[in-house]
Amino acid sequence: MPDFPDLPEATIARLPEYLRALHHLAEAGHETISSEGLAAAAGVNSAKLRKDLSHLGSYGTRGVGYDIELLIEQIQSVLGLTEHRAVALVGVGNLGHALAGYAGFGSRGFRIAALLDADTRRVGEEINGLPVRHIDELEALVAEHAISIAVIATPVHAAQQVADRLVAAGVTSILNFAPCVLAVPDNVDVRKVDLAIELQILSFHEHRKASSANGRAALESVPTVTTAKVAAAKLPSGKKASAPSTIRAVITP
Ligand SMILES: NC(=O)c1ccc[n+]([C@@H]2O[C@H](COP(=O)([O-])OP(=O)(O)OC[C@H]3O[C@@H](n4cnc5c(N)ncnc54)[C@H](O)[C@@H]3O)[C@@H](O)[C@H]2O)c1
Repeated sequence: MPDFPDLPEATIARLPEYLRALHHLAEAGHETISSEGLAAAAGVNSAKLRKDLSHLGSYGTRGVGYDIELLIEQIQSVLGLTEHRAVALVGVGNLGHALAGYAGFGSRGFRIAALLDADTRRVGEEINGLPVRHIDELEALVAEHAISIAVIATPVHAAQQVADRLVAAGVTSILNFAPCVLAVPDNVDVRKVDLAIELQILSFHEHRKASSANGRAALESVPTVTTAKVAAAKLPSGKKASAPSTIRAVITP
């Protein structure tokens, strides 16, 4: 494998899905997996999966498939998950509490090393054994734990100012839960999580399903004309039946 493969963004986004599926397969006692099996477990198409893994120099063995442990190591290495990364969480309100209390980060390569909040009433509260510290300690904690990734779960009005402080302290990756766009220097990566946007996308799909169902219902209200009837409906002069009947006949299974 090249030292650091130049991967398309879409491939990077799918690697964690493959990793999760591979961990499940390993836990279930599997040692190898075909590309079709892994694609199905990760919920992607197998040609796409083979292409993605070929960027890592992983082609599997014909008739055997991919060695699961080896592939886990390769993906973890590319994603930089071979060491537990220290993460700071800023804003320990409703959402921050839930994130801080989530036990699943550890097994996925992350350790929450600092919990920070501006509200002095929250300072000192322990979540999973880690005390909430005042935001004024941000710079010291980032340096102490070599934190390069931070999560922002503050209200929108505080998010940019928190991001600026994080960046000045040396943080270079931010996961932003506040529903706003952050301005950051080019060397800083920001990913945004907005459940409302995800719901709006699902709303679009619901809207589309409803309108195609309405479309079908409207077509079904047109008197049924089968292909045979269309053929029979040819006018004696040889002219074809009217367009609506023809269309209906085409879509009738
Ligand atoms: N991405 C999503 O899907 C999603 C879902 C729910 C909420 N949110 C967003 O997440 C954020 C948090 O939501 P919540 O319901 O937990 O709010 P919350 O009010 O319960 O918590 C916000 C916390 O941030 C702290 N805070 C405020 N200013 C700060 C600052 N300058 N520095 C450090 N801490 C500061 C507050 O003291 C509070 O504890 C909001 O922006 C909300 O819109 C996003």
